Amino acid sequence: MKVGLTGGIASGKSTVSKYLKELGAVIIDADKIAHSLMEPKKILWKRVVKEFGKEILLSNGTIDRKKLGGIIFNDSKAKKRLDKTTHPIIIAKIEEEMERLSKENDILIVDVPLLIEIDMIDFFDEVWLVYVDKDVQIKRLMTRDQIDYQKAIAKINSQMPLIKKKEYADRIINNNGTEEELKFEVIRVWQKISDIESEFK
Ligand SMILES: CC(C)(COP(=O)(O)OP(=O)(O)OC[C@H]1O[C@@H](n2cnc3c(N)ncnc32)[C@H](O)[C@@H]1O)[C@@H](O)C(=O)NCCC(=O)NCCS
Ligand SMILES: Nc1ncnc2c1ncn2[C@@H]1O[C@H](COP(=O)(O)OP(=O)(O)OP(=O)(O)O)[C@@H](O)[C@H]1O
Repeated sequence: MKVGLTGGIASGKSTVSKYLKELGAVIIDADKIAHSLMEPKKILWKRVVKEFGKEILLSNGTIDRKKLGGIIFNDSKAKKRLDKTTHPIIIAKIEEEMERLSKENDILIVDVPLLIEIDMIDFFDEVWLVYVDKDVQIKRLMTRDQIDYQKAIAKINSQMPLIKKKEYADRIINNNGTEEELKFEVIRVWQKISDIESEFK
């Protein structure tokens, strides 16, 4: 079974992935794929530098993520340029990883923050949405990234509203509560799909 795990920024995808990993799940992390492809001289590094110029590089040649984030989260045209430059390659890499890992794993979890925005729904048997209310999302994002309200809102508003993502989800993991409650919810869902999977074996 291929599960697409998504949500909004700071909704709790990585925390859910952490709990799933503790339960033995195999996870593909789109953010990690994007990060590695954007290392110096890698394919996305070359494309992004070509698109945005060397001024988005730090002195050590790595991409200044803070600066690039500052550009795209405040300018939707720049975000479209970055997405056009990066998403086809990221999607191809995710597909490659899914192909490789689905051979030896009955259940595969793919954590894709922009799963719905980049139209990957049909890649999966189920789409799981990690949902939080907007005020909770803002608070957690501000705390985690140590940014102010304006910056947090800009990042959140650059994505499809979480409430709208609910329409596309097969399962909704509500993360408005404590991490403990989230952990129990993850265990419950994992148990459910493991039972489904073993029925079809
Ligand atoms: C904009 C960048 C430089 C910010 O880097 P930073 O280290 O601050 O954040 P990080 O990469 O860990 O992403 C954190 C979260 O930001 C959100 N986010 C990332 N990229 C985007 C984007 N293009 N549009 C909207 N939200 C995004 C996601 O919720 C992600 O989980 C970086 O996110 C990036 O290179 N994004 C382009 C690649 C991409 O689209 N990744 C998402 C793949 S689904
Ligand atoms: N139920 C919870 N209670 C309190 N804090 C939480 C809860 N769930 C997650 N957090 C915290 O909120 C922040 C965002 O969670 P996390 O990083 O898992 O979100 P994410 O969806 O992976 O974010 P991103 O889109 O940036 O990758 C983290 O600091 C995390 O520790």
